[in-house]
Amino acid sequence: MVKLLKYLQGATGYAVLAPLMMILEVSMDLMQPKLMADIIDIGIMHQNAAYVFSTGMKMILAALLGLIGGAACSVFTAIAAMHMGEKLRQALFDKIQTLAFLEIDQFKTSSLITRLTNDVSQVQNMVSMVLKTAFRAPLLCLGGMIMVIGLSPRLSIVFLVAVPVILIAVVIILKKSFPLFTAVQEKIDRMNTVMREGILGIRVIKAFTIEARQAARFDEANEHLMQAGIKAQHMNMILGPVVMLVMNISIIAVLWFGGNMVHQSTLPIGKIVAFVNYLVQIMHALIMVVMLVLNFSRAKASADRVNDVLDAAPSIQDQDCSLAMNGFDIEFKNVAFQYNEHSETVLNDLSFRIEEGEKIGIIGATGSGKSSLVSLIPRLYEATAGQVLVGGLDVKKIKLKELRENIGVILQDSILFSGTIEENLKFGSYPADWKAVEEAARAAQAHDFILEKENAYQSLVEQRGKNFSGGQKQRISIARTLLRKPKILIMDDATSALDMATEAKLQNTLQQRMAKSTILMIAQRISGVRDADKIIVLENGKIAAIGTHQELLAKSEIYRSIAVSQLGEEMLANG
Ligand SMILES: Nc1ncnc2c1ncn2[C@@H]1O[C@H](COP(=O)(O)OP(=O)(O)OP(=O)(O)O)[C@@H](O)[C@H]1O
Repeated sequence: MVKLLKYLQGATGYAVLAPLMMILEVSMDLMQPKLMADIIDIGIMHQNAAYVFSTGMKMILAALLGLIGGAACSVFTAIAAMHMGEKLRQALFDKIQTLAFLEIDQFKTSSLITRLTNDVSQVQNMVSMVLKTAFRAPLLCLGGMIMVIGLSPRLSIVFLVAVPVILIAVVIILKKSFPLFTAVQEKIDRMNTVMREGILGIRVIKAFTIEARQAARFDEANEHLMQAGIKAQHMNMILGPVVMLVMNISIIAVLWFGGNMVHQSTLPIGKIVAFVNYLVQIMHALIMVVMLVLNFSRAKASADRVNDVLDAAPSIQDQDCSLAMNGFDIEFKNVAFQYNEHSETVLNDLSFRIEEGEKIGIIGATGSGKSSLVSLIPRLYEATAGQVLVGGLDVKKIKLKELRENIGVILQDSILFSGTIEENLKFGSYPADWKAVEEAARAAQAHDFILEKENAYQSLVEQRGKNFSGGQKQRISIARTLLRKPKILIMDDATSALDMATEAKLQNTLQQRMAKSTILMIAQRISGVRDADKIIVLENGKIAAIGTHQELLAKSEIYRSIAVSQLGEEMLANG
């Protein structure tokens, strides 16, 4: 929690003013029982109406000042807490942007969303509570104690028993509640995962008519969250009655012993009334401390989860000796790769070379490691063993920004962002001039279909581009990458949703526009790679063969069988 306080920066003035205003409120609250005692013992006992009136006015003034202090404290607290929430969310979001795919895989997207929203809110609520009560409660306790000792040191012995009992209960409950609150946050993660899948995958769910099964899955996650929440709240439920019980026993003790003292005329009656008032104030302050502690326990669970992300060192980042790029040929030297220590080896001892400007096709069965292989070039993931070199330099030594700026990657999933088509095209090349945008769209075979849309380039793209067909999304993604004029272009099955004629046109324009660029094209269809200078055939994470289309037909059994299954013996024979 303490580590997160730095996000109060910019609102520290409010964070300081809030407790000061609280001190004003507490001082006024503490004056009330004493004034009340004076009214009883001096005003009423001696039938002095003027004294009752003037002290009553003092009580009203004290109440008004207390009200002003309390209201100002609430306003300043809200400003400080909101400010902190905003800064913390921003810092967390910025941090997530720096994480490598590996950390994103480890944290899981839905958990990152919970951390950005719910966990930040918990921390924000805690700060708000601390500013409002962390000073109020101890001040009330301390001030109350001083006042009661002043009233009657003998009666104050009651507190020697009551306070330790409450403190012991707080410590026990705190120890038990912390793991329960961590469990609640984990259940929220789980519910978010199911909710995201249920909402993002709604089309598949409806097509398979499995709404009921999905609803049951959500119900289960929701139920688990509720159970965890109730379990954690049980602690709250126990603590309140414990404090109330101790308070009521204490009041009885005060009335019992105090009554005797009044009887023996060693204590005026007004002081007993004031004593009970202070006792109630002190017990309420203790309940406040207890609530604070319980909330702290919950907020600590959230703060730890937020700190986990903020402290995560991105596994992929620039090194001090990062170098400028030197060329755009690519070499893999005995590269092996696995996603994490628990996963299987996905790529095994890969060695090959691609000259600058060459067009390379990559083909292989699904799951053979094609996407994994290309993801190592822009360092989306890091090779577990061996070296990936670009321009003769190990990619680990090249400035990350420069490396990625020169490599255009079109991933299998075409992700578009909400906004206009033009904004999507300019996404990675802002600001780009209009001519360049149109040229890229033409090259990607997207210009014509964009013009057919009602507002052409200004047509709105909905969330994740759901108002576009798969092929249209792919072409916008391709245009977006072409606009950046990358020196190395990686297309991961990026034309899979295009018809053969459009794919052929795209291949032609790519040949012309990207003549000098190194291109790696992953394809499921032979038609997508047959004109490549070299084709790499992958099998179970290993290179099965490398060569041109004709060479592979002659020497690679796997390649030939893929070609035959797609093109047929006859077409192959006719070239
Ligand atoms: N993020 C990940 N974490 C762990 N394992 C992964 C991850 N992504 C892929 N894998 C595993 O790595 C292996 C290779 O996957 P990869 O996506 O590279 O294959 P591919 O040849 O591109 O397949 P496809 O043609 O179906 O896209 C698969 O066994 C897959 O289960």
